[in-house]
Amino acid sequence: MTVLEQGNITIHTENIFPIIKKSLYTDHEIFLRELISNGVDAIGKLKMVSFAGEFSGEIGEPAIQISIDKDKKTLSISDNGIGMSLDEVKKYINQVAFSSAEEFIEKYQKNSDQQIIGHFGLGFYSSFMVASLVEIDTLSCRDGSTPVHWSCDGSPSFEISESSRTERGTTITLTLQDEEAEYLEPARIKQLVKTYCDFMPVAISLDGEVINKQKAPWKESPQNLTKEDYLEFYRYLYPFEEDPLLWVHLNTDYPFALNGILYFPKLRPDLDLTKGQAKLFCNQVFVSDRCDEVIPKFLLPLRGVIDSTDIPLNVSRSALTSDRTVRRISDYISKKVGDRLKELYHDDREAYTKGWEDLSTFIKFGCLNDDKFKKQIEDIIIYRTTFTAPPAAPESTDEGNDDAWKSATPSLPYTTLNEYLERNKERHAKSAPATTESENEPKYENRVFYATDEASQAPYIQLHKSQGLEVLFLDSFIDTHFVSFLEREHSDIKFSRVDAELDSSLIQSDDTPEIIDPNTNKTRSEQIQEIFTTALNKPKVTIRTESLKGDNTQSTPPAMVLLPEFMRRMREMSAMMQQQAVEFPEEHILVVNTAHPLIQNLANINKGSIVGAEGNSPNQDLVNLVCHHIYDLALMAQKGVNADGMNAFVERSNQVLTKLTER
Ligand SMILES: Nc1ncnc2c1ncn2[C@@H]1O[C@H](COP(=O)(O)OP(=O)(O)OP(=O)(O)O)[C@@H](O)[C@H]1O
Repeated sequence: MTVLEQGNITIHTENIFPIIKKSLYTDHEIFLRELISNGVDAIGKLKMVSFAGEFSGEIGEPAIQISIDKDKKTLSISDNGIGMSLDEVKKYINQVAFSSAEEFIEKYQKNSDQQIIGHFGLGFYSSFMVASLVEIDTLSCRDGSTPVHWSCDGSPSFEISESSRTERGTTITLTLQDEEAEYLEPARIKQLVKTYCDFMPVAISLDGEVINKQKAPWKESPQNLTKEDYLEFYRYLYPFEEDPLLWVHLNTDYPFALNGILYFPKLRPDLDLTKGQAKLFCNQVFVSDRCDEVIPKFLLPLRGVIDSTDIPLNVSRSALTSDRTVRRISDYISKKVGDRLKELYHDDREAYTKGWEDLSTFIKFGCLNDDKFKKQIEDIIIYRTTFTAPPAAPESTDEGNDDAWKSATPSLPYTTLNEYLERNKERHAKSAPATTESENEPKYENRVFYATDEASQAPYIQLHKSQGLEVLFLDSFIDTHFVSFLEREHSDIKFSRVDAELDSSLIQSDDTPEIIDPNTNKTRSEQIQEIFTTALNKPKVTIRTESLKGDNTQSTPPAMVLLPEFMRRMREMSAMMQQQAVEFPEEHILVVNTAHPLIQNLANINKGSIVGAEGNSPNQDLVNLVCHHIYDLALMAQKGVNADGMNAFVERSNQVLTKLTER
C-alpha cells in the first residue's frame, strides 16, 4: 500500500488526544452516537447533492451497518452516503473540530428540507475515547474519485493511503482499547443504538439485523397520526405504564424549530414533581433523558419527547436556563399546553372531568407559577362539588330561586367557581355566618364553602348538604396554597371551610325564648352548656349550644368542633414554615347540638342525678363519660385526636359498651 501522505493533524494543543480520552466526554459511549450521526448526515448529504443535480447515480436504500470482529477487536460503522474525496478527508478530518456541517447547510439547504445532524461537539474525534486505532475507508460519490484510507493511532500524526474500497460511502473501523472491550458485545451495541439512534431515519443494522425503529412520530404532521398512534408511541416509550390522559403535539419551524409530543401521565403518588420526565432529542438523535431547562417548571412531570435544533447543546445547564431561545421555547410549550387543555374542556368536558384529578395538579401549580398560563386557563379550573344537577325535572316556568340551580353544569359533580357563585348567589345572600370574623366581610353571596377531607369532614358536609348549601372539595395537597391564591385573585370571595363556622342557615332560629327551669333558674341550653363545661373541664375550649337543622335529628351530629378559618390557616402556615405536622390547637369551639336526642337524654339523666346525689352518682359518671365521648367524636371529624386521645377513646368506648351490656 502506497502512503500518499503523512502529517500532523492541525490542532492547537499538542496533547488533545489524552484530553479527548479522559475528560471530554465522561460518557464514552456517545462515540457511537457521533459516528452513526455522521453516517446519517452523509446519507442526507448525498440526497441533497442528488437533489441539486450534482449526483446522477443511484442513491439506493440508505443504510448504516455495524459489524463486530471480536478476534481483531474491531467495531466498524459503514454508511452508503456521500463519501469523501482525498481533499475532503484532509479538510474535514484533519482539522479537529472543523465541522463542515455549517458550510454544507449554507450551500444546500435552500434547496431541500434535509436536516444536518451535528453541533454536538467533537463528533468524529470522540472515537478516540474508546479506540487505539481509527481507520477511515471512504469513496466519494463524485465521478472519478479514488478511495481513501486514513488512519491514526491516537497520536497527532495520521497517515493517508489509497483504499481498496469499491462502493460509495464511508466505513469507520475502530480497534478498541483493551478497557473498552464492552463495545465488542452485540448486546451493548444494540442497547446503545436503542438509546441514541432508535428514531434516526435510516435503518441501522448490526451484523445484518435491523435494530432501530426509525420512525419518529413527533416529526410527523399531527393530521397523519391517530389516537392509537399516539398511544402506541407512549406505550413504546413507557412500557407497562397506564395510558396517558392527554397529549400535546408540538410542531413549529418559526421562530424556532421545535417538534415533540408531550403526554400528561396518570400521576402516581410517589412521583417526584420536581424531576423532568421528557426526553430531549436533536434531529431525532437522543441527547438526554431530561430537559428540565426547556420544560416549564409546572409541566416537568409531562412525558414524551422534545426535539429541537435550536436548543444549544454545548453549553452548561445554567447557561441553557438563561438562553433566550430556550426561554421562548418554554413559554411556547406552556401556551400550547394551555390551548390543548382548553380544547379538551370545550370539546369533551367529560374526558376533561375524568382526568381532572391528575390534570388539576399541573393546572393549579401552573397558576401559582406562571401568570400568563394562569390567565389562559383560569376559566377552565373546575372543582368537585356536592351539587348534583337535578334529574331532568320538567322545566319550571317559575322565575326565582330555583333558576339558580339550573345551570350549564353537566351531570358530573364538577363545577367552575363562576358557576358555583352564580348558582348559589341568592341562597348565600339570604344567609349569613352565625358569627362573623371581621367587619370587612366580603358580601355573603360570594361565600364558598369547601371541604379538604371528604371522609373526616363528612358530618359537616352532610349538614351543609341537608340545608342546600353546596360544598366544593379542595382536597389535593396543592389546595392549601391554591385557596390562598384564589383569595388573592378574587378579594371579593370568601372561602370558608365547612368546619370553620356555622352558617345561620344551618341553625334552627326560634324566636320564642327558652323556658327557664325554676329549680336551677337556667334555660335548657344553659344547663347543657354547663354539663359539658363541668364534664370536660377544658377552659380553653369554648362551648356553645345550638339547635342544628337537619332532615331528621339523628342525621345531624350531637356536637361539632369548629376551628375558625383564620386560626386554622395561621397554624397551617407556621407548621409549614417550621416543617412540622399541624397540631390541633387547644383553643377551639365545641358546638353542642341541643336538638339531638342524645344531648336531650344527657340533660335528662343529669337532671335525675342532681337530686339527692352525694359525691358522684352513677348517673353523673355516665354523663361525664358520654360528654367526653361526644367531644372525642367531634374532634375526630377534625382529625384533632392524637395517640393518647385515641387510646383514651378506645378505652372509653369499651367502658360505654360494657355499661350498656350490664343493663
Ligand atoms: N461518515 C462520513 N461520511 C462523510 N463525511 C463524513 C463522515 N464522517 C465525518 N465526515 C466529515 O467530517 C466532518 C467532521 O465530522 P465531525 O463528526 O467531527 O463533525 P460534524 O459531524 O460536522 O459536527 P459535530 O462535531 O457537531 O458532530 C463532517 O462534517 C463531515 O464532512
